[in-house]
This record gives sequence, structure tokens and C-alpha cells, in this order.
Amino acid sequence: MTRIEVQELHKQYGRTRAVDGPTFTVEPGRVTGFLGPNGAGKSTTLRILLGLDRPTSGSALIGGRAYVDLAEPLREVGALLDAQAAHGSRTARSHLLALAVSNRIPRRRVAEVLEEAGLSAVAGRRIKTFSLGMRQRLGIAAALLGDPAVVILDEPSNGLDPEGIIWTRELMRTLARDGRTVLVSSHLMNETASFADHLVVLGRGRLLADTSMRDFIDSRIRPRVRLRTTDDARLRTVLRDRGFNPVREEGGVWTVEGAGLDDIGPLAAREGIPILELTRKEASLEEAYLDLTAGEAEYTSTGAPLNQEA
Ligand SMILES: Nc1ncnc2c1ncn2[C@@H]1O[C@H](COP(=O)(O)OP(=O)(O)OP(=O)(O)O)[C@@H](O)[C@H]1O
Repeated sequence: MTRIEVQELHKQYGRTRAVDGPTFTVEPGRVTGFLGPNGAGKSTTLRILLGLDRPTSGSALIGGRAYVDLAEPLREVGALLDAQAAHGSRTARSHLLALAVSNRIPRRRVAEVLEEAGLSAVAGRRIKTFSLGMRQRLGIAAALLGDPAVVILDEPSNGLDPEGIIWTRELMRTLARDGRTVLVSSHLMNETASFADHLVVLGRGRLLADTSMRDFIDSRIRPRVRLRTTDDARLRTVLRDRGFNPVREEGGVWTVEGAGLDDIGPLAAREGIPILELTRKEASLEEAYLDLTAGEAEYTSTGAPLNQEA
């Protein structure tokens, strides 16, 4: 079991403090989402983890060692950082073969990962003819080549079509189920909510959260119910009398914050208020994330949500 350990990591670029002392552990057997506004220090942390940059102080270790000290890095850590990095004049197959040979990985793994990534049919095409989504699949194939215990993916769904997005989601879940350590950065909150068990959130280089997905949402967003009735006036009065603050939204739907189904259902029954609909309103990761990171973004626009998914 190989874990990632980041300890009081600092990285200073001139006057910019890109990473400002986070300490966290990424555990095997689950998918950890790595989140944070633009400029939060995620890419810098990943680059340091993968030996592409040096920390100013502190450490980022994989299985207790720095990446540069790993004997056979591709067999221990698979990473997708920049899908454009592959050499364009090579074919997908020759790119993976070169990686396999230079890392003493059996050649049969090339065909296996091409198949797994859905690239077998285009394995003989030059990478420069690949779409962004195909490059992304190739980058993930390369990350899996050495059958590593640790997989690090930076924005894996970038450029992927819906089928590709589902594929990466299933892949990450499977890798974690196999006991691997999976760290995935993303800006897409609905996406992240669909694959991550645990979250590490940075803001301005600092650790803002290191918690399970469920606790992250539950600790930030109060429970809410939505309901409809034929007697709006009585509903409002009864709820207000009980200290709730019902808010009427479009379509005659009421939202009641800080209330559960058990509060509202029996109360409405006792008071004889006809209920047409009563449901728990699930809080989203996006709401919880925006609540946490408000004010932490290095660059924000005014008015528009920080993260919009297509
Ligand atoms: N090579 C570099 N030289 C100077 N400053 C840098 C360098 N790399 C990153 N930075 C700065 O460090 C800060 C953190 O950047 P980083 O790319 O790690 O953030 P990020 O969380 O990955 O952001 P994004 O979500 O936009 O990818 C930013 O202010 C960035 O401008």
C-alpha cells in the first residue's frame, strides 16, 4: 500500500507563494479529489510530487520517497499532467512502446493499455492527428502502462466526450477498488462528486479541507426540504410559528432551510395542511465548495459562478 504524503510543503516563485505549507496524506483504496480555485497551487504541488519542480521547503513523498529517488518511477506512479506533452510525430503505439522499453515494462502492456483506453483502432496513427480527447486517453493509457500503485491525474476529463468522461470515472473507481492510491485534480464539481470519496482542497497555497466527500458537504450546507401545498398562507404561518423561515420559489415551491423531512411531514399532518410534494433537497459539492472557497480565489469574475459545467 503506497500513500502520498505532503508535509509542510512550500514553494515560492519570486514574490509568489504558490504553495504555502499544506500537510495532507492521500490514502490507498479511494479516489481523492484535489480541488481549489485557479492559482491555488494544485499544479505546483503535483509537479513537485512528480519531481518536475523542487520545493522551497517541506516534502512531497510517494511511498516514503521523493519521485526522483524511485527506482522505477513508471512502475510505481502513473501520472497525466499535460496531455499535449507526447511527441506529435510518433504513433500512439510507438509512443507507448518507447515509454515501456525505457522503463523496463513488458511490451505486452502497450496493447493492453491501448485496448483499455479505447485506442486500439487508432494505435498506428500519428499523435498530431489526435483530438484533445484522444490525447487525453493516450495520456491516461501511458499513466497505466507500468501498472502503478499510485495514479495522479490532472483534469482527466479535459476534452473528453460523454462516453470518455464515463470511462474515466469508472476507471478511477476501479483503480481505487483495486487498492491503488488515486489523486485527481478537477475544476468540474459535478464530475468530482461522481468519482471522489475524499477531498483535499487548497486555496492560495494553503490547505482548506482534507475530509470525506460526505462530511465536506454536510458540514457546510444545512439540510433543506422542498415542498408544495394547496394552502400557502397556512403553511407559512405554521412554519414561522415553529421558528422556520420558509422561502417561496418559482412554481409555488417552498424551501425550508435547517429542516428535515421528519420535522415537516408530521407537522403538516398534525396541522391538516395538504402536502402535494415533500422532498429532501440534496446539497451539491458545488454549493459546499463555493461556500468554502469564497474569497480564496486568486482570480474571480464578479457575479458568475466560479465553476460552470457544460
Ligand atoms: N513557474 C512558475 N513561475 C512563477 N509563478 C508560477 C509558476 N508556476 C505557478 N506559478 C504561480 O503559482 C501560483 C499557483 O499556481 P498553480 O498553477 O500551482 O495553481 P493551480 O491551483 O494549479 O491553478 P489552476 O487551477 O489555474 O490550474 C499562481 O499564482 C501561479 O501564477
